[in-house]
Amino acid sequence: MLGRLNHVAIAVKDAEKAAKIYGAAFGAEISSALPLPEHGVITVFVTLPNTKIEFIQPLGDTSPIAKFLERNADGGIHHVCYEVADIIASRDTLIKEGARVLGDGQPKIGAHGKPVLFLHPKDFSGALVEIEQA
Ligand SMILES: CC[C@H](C(=O)O)C(=O)SCCNC(=O)CCNC(=O)[C@H](O)C(C)(C)COP(=O)(O)OP(=O)(O)OC[C@H]1O[C@@H](n2cnc3c(N)ncnc32)[C@H](O)[C@@H]1OP(=O)(O)O
Ligand SMILES: [Co+2]
Repeated sequence: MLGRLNHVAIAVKDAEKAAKIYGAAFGAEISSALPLPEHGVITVFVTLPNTKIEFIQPLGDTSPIAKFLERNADGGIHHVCYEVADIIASRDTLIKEGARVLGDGQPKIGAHGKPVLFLHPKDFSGALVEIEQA
């Protein structure tokens, strides 16, 4: 089921500022900021040869990352995102295996214009997992 590691997300207070540090320190390629109101975040991507770093900052009053940032004021690794060939089949298998799919279980369109779902961190060794349709 698991495909490529699509991205590793780091939650921060200011995504553009955090990405600029990578640009300056590593000469990394940085995307423009992309507000995703339906997800309650602004994203800025740093492109690596084999994956991406996704800096996410809260957007709006009900951002799902607000409490994470209260707990981790300087920021922190927030989730990993794996690509899957068929997100519905993957979801149904994961549920059968006892994993909790967050939200209403219906994929939403993520930052790459592809359907995504999230799996509860408590079911995956304390790490929040996102799956994205390849
Ligand atoms: C889709 C657009 C974009 C993309 O890639 O395309 C994105 O990735 S957007 C990313 C932002 N969206 C999400 O993260 C959606 C899924 N996340 C959630 O629904 C929440 O963040 C949730 C439910 C995982 C946690 O919400 P919250 O922190 O408000 O809940 P609790 O405080 O009750 O936490 C419960 C429990 O989980 C632990 N926790 C929370 N966040 C994380 C995390 N990122 N990694 C690991 N563990 C996490 C938290 O510490 C609590 O543990 P406990 O032992 O009970 O204290
Ligand atoms: Co993500």
